[in-house]
Amino acid sequence: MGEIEDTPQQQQQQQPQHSVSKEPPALSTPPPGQVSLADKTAPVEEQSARGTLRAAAAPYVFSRGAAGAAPLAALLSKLGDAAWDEAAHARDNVRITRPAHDRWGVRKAVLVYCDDFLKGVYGFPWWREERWRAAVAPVLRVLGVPRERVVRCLLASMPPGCDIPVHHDTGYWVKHTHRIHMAVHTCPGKVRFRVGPTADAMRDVAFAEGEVIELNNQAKHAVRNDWDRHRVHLILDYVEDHPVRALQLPPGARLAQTRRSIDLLSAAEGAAAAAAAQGGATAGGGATGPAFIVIGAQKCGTTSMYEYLNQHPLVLRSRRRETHFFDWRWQPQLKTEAEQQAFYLKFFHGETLALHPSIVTGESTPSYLLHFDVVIPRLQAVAPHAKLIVMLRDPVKRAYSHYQMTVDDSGTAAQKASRGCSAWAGKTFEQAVAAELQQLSAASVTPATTPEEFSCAFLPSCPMGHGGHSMLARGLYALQLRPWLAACGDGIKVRAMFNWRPHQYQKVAATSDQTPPSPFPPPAQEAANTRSYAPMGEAIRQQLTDFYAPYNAQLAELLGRALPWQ
Ligand SMILES: Nc1ncnc2c1ncn2[C@@H]1O[C@H](COP(=O)(O)OS(=O)(=O)O)[C@@H](OP(=O)(O)O)[C@H]1O
Repeated sequence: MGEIEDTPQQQQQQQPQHSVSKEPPALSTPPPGQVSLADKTAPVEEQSARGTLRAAAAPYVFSRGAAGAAPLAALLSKLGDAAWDEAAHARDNVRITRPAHDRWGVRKAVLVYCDDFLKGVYGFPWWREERWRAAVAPVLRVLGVPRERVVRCLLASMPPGCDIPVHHDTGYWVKHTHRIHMAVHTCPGKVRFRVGPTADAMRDVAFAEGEVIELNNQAKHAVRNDWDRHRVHLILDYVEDHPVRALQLPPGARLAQTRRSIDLLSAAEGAAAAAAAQGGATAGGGATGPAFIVIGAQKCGTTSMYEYLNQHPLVLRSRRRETHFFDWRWQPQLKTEAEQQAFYLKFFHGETLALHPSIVTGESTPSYLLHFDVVIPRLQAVAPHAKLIVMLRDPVKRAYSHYQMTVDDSGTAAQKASRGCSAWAGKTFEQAVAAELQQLSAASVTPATTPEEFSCAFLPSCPMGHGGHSMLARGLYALQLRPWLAACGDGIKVRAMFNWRPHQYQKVAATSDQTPPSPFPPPAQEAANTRSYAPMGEAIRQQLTDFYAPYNAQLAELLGRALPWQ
């Protein structure tokens, strides 16, 4: 039910804001009209603060016409308590959990429900029954909406004394749906439904029984039932032209739910059992494998990318951020791909993922990009469906950041070892650069070098197992990207890091079928894994800029676009 979609945390913070006045509240009657989805792109309060709220959006509730409550009232009366009985739903319909409903004692009878990201629209068995079809049909007629566009439909019975605090609905679905209420049993004046742009500016709205009312559920609203009977509303959401994947649930079907996802448990249970039998894996790199892998480049914001993606409600973090499975944790003693895969999938929460196929996972190992020669064939064999994400940054800045990481003396011995802290100890940046220029020259690495030559002449000298090497080589992006692009084509997404905003990360990930369908601005947007250090000297900056110039030109050609750092 839309009016109680907020998180428990939000609800705790919200205090009921009803006055104790004995005067009956002045009721405003919803004018005829309908809510434009253009007025639902963001919470109304936010639109108002930004000055983008259209005057026509007020008063946030409109009458779509009268359908009459009699058919639904008659059906509910016939069913009596069975309409709301959870056991009856579990047996004859489908039982669904709505944590806020349950906490407040709001009873519900669900006919259609979708997950928060509109990935699946579940038609409940009662939705297909003639008696329910007939009872809901007048409402759909008034709306002029076919059944196929309904993504949520339920009856909510609010007990006397129930108080739903001020909130607006949240989730991807909200901005893509029209929210309809029709009172079946109510008592204007005793049931107070308040709506407004902010908590302080809400007005009491009259919901007459049988009147089909559209609510902009991005506006603030609150309900209190001071009547001595249950208030019963039909609550329905429909899409205009958003594609929906309809799934018909059989009676007694069981759902696996998280706050933002819904999956069919019986199907998921089979996958979970298979995953458990294989030690957390599903054959063929299926649902429990990573949907995305950030493969590099080191020091290019890969940690931020991983963290932002993990904030998406449909992403579950891996057990370890940098698995390093495809470079130095590869298990040569395991002879089959299935065995390697089973080992790899232990880095992820396989059984949880199998139970919730809507949820995806991923990892971030920034050294994969560099070690393309060993990593590509392994990755293609074990995780062929993963979307690969490459972050790039001005290679001059990347090199300096890399150097600063290795000379940073903070952290545990193990952390220092994995950063490669001994690599350039005692050397200035200039000396470390000079040493690697010599190493590259000895390996005959030039702008004309091919990836194959690079992998034969240079990469074998790079120790896997720590990050303290290839300070300049890791910035030869085109050399590393070419084999990845040749092997993975569209499966790879390259993002240059330059003045990007964190929410753009989500757009990158959203290109995969498996990853979440919509950009989801991560709540925490600060950069991860940052370090403060003195600016680079001008002479070495110029030297490195000149060194990278021909390699950058190759990268721009490869990507078909100008580089943001040039
Ligand atoms: N959002 C955002 N905007 C700008 N810069 C950012 C952002 N997120 C991470 N960073 C910078 O990226 C550097 C860390 O990169 P990685 O996380 O890939 O490093 S690592 O390879 O995992 O060690 C590190 O660079 P330095 O601070 O120069 O070392 C971070 O500051």
